[in-house]
Amino acid sequence: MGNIDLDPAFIQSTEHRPVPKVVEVSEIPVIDLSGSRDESLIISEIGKACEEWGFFQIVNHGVPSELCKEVEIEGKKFFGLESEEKRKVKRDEVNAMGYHDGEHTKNVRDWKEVFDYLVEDNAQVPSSYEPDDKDLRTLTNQWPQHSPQFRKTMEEYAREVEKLSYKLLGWILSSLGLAADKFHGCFKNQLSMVRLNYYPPCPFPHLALGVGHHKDSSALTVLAQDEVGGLQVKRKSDGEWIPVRPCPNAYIINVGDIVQVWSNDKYESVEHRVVVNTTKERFSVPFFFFPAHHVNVSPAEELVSEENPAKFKEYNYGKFFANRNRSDFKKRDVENIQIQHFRILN
Ligand SMILES: O=C(O)CCC(=O)C(=O)O
Ligand SMILES: [Fe+2]
Repeated sequence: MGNIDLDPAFIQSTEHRPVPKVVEVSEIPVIDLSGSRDESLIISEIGKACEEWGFFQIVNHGVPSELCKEVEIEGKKFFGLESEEKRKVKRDEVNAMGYHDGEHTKNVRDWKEVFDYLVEDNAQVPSSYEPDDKDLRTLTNQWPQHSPQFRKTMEEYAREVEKLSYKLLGWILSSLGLAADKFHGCFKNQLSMVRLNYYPPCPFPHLALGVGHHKDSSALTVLAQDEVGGLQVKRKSDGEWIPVRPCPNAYIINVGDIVQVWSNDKYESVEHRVVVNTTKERFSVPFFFFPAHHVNVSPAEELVSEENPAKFKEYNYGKFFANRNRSDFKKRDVENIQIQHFRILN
């Protein structure tokens, strides 16, 4: 990365290039989770934010700020290692965990490096995306050897953010009138993972993106970002790209595809992307709350009726995951799998 000529694999099609534009300022809601606040108020604020934006920020979330800082320090130290050292934990088509610098979103290469690890090591996933192939394989974490602190910090962080995710999911489900623990069991043997994202400065921010426009396939995502900024959310009301302002010690939460399906379309998994800049590197840490591979996702029966029929057919999460991973390593000629492909046209 950083060559004078830009590898065409990074170039976004004209319609997806970021254009500087003045849009009316509006911001995703910030919700205070302090224990002293009335829980029903928190639930109604979350419900409103999920409906209007599909995104919100949270403060006073309970994850220790020193731990978040340590993740940033250890993460940046890792990305600062020689390329040869990072490649020792390189992810490949067999093991999807570890370091990667060639990720594609919607078949265009992203201007970033990543390190992925599972919250529950040795998770099982389908060996292939083919519906009839019942074989499973095991995904295993790979840990760099440069510092024992790296693994310790990352494992501790995953446990904290997982706890927070269960709480958030419970509140989201309560806001839909569902039991808070309705889908708790789906996360036993979960495929949840933490991703460390490193976006180097980019000489071509008008042509390339840190992450191309996409929706997360998770139930929800809990994202930490540093002070640089770059995340943009597609505003539901008019489709404009709105920057998400960095807010100290806050998390950005977004509704993922699975909550969209469970909610029978009441809450939407909203498109977002990351723009890069010519001078500053950026670091961000999403936690993707993914269920176990055997979970079949369909609208909650309580939200389906004759007047409001199911908007999606059931799909298997493991096969969806396996299918998505096909496009991580190479440019494919077809669009990768989306929940839209399971939509029932009423
Ligand atoms: O870096 C960010 O702010 C967001 C990254 C993201 O959307 C993703 O990894 O799915
Ligand atoms: Fe995302």
